[in-house]
Amino acid sequence: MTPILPPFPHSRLRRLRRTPALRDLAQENRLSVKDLIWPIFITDVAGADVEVPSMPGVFRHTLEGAVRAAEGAARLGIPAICLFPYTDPAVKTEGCEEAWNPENITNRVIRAIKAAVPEIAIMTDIALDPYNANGHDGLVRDGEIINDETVECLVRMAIAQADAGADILGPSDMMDGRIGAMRAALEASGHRDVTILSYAAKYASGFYGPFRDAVGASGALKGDKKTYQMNPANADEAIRLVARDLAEGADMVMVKPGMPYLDICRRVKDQFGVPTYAYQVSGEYAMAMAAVQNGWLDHDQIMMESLMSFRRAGCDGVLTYFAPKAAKLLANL
Ligand SMILES: NCc1[nH]cc(CCC(=O)O)c1CC(=O)O
Repeated sequence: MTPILPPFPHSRLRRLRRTPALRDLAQENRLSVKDLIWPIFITDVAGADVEVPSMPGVFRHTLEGAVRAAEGAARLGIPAICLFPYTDPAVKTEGCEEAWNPENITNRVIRAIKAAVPEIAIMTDIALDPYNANGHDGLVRDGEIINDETVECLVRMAIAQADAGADILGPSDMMDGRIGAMRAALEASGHRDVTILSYAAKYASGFYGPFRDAVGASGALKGDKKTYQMNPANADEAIRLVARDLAEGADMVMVKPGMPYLDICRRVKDQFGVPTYAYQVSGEYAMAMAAVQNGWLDHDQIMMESLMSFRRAGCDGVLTYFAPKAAKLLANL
């Protein structure tokens, strides 16, 4: 695009910024409540809903609390909720068997929300870390995260979640070949319409710390995730990963974290034109809230500005812990 710009004073770019009405007319991107996916933490460990210390305003919900959260989200018009389990350390094993237990907390919450709030889409997380004694997303043998056997576990997990009624499966593990394996298993088990939102370009990021506290994986994790998550220095590799996951049967793709990777969002959207999402992760939320609590930044303004940045970068939507607060603001509640 080549802008046609007559010389000053014929061109005065401030004309279109003069009044709110003119600014509205000239606005290029919009944020709607329909662009939001709300990640929530669930647990059957504690009795009451407890706040995550590094994420002010974010709670670990009991099953009943999760149903109430889903009802609230649906009332606000939020189209989807995404479940992340905090599991009792006692059920974590090296083999991660709890991950595909039909009665695990995720699968019970899926069924409870489906019964109470059928209109909200339920997204899940597919990775072994909440169930793994060593905190990794995959099975560990001799200090290595083993790919192919992990994929078999992930497929079991995916089918258990689809059986429970999940609408959107979110593989966040970064193993090779998992999307194709899941898609084949979903087709074979009659789950033809279950969608996959692949965490296609997921970076080995320092911004996940508060999340690992929230799901109780920090204490367990030995080492880092650099042999499966991406090097933050890479961008072409993100394009290869997105191409690969789409070719294997992903319906939608995600870039994660969000704000430090807006360049990747833009490239993915331009190159593939598929439904593209960003995850504004726990560390981004914690960082914003810490500054707000210090009185250094304005909560509502930075929340809306950061969410708009994803739309401007080409994202169709964003997973954000701000979802209910942003939804209320968008509805002027
Ligand atoms: N499967 C792990 C997973 N799924 C979502 C997040 C991070 C989300 C966030 O930080 O908000 C992580 C953390 C990690 O990879 O260690």
